[in-house]
Amino acid sequence: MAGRTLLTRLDELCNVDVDDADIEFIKSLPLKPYNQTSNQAIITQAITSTTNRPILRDCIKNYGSQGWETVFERVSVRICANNVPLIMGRVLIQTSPKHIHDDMAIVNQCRRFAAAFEEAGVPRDRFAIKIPFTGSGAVASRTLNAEGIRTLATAVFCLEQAIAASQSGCLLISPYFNEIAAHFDPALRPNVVDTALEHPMSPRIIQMLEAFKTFYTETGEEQPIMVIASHLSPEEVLAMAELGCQHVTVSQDNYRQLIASPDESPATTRTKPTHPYAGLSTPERLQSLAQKDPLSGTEKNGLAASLDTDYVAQNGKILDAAIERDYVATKRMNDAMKFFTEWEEKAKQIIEDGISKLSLT
Ligand SMILES: O=C(CO)[C@@H](O)[C@H](O)[C@H](O)[C@H](O)COP(=O)(O)O
Repeated sequence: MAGRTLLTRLDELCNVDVDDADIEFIKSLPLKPYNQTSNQAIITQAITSTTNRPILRDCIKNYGSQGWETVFERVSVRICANNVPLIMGRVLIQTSPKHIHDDMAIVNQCRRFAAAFEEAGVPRDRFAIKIPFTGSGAVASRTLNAEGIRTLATAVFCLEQAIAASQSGCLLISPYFNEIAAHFDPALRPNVVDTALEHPMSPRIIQMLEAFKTFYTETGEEQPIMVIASHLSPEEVLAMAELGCQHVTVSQDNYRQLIASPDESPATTRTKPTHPYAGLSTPERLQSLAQKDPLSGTEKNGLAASLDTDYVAQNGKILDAAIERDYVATKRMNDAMKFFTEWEEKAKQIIEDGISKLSLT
């Protein structure tokens, strides 16, 4: 069929989210994304765009006296609130990497985000908050989801984090398919031909999906919806559908490549799942991945996670210990938090410069 692109194909297989907050980019897309995800890097880039300059100026004027963090929170909410009419589901913003080991600081920041969304006229079913998933992140998520502020478990690298996301009632979950460092260092990019079968993160994704399927079947309770992030190519994005994910979040760069690539494969024989787990079954050719963990070194059996352990217990200590035992999860979490801290520092500088200029006028 003329005009079919890889994005057309992806849209037939998965709910497609946008991992960007740039309103002009979202408006330019040939489809209406489902959710809009973001993080400190995405928001800081958005606040420096010409379109959002008036929002930044306004927030500095109204909240500058309360310090840069209040301005950053308010500006993030305003930028995402403007995207609500352009998407079908929820806009998402992320809590500060500073708070990852302080559950009450996470809860308080989320409550401030929720109040700001309410003021901006965004109802609770049109936003969610992304929480880096440490033990404290899981404890905070349990409190927040119980009070109706829905959360997404982000920076997820191991099965124990996924089990804890289910146990704390998260609405969504974002495992990173690649580590952040791989975006900057080509040597860290997996060199595979068959992404779904050979990528070293695929087994962990299959194990997370199967855990959610088991929980859903046994309890009938909704499980966190997979919104995998951090892909290095359109092929990786498309592989999420084969792994069995109902959603995927796609960066600007991957959207551009999906749109520019004609779909030359035979027509799709599947449709997107109407429920994330009810009809889920791992394709036969991927079933062996449930028993493998190429990311785990000799120091840890990567298949040691237990569906019966309460990882949120002891104020999140059980989950933190599981992450610490897993070299890959620990390194990737640390790298991700360093990356978000650097972007948050950039935002702080921009906002503090704006506050100083305003006090001079
Ligand atoms: O976790 C989510 C979506 O929920 C993403 O926003 C996630 O933070 C990003 O995809 C990763 O940090 C990677 O960012 P990038 O290097 O692909 O821009």
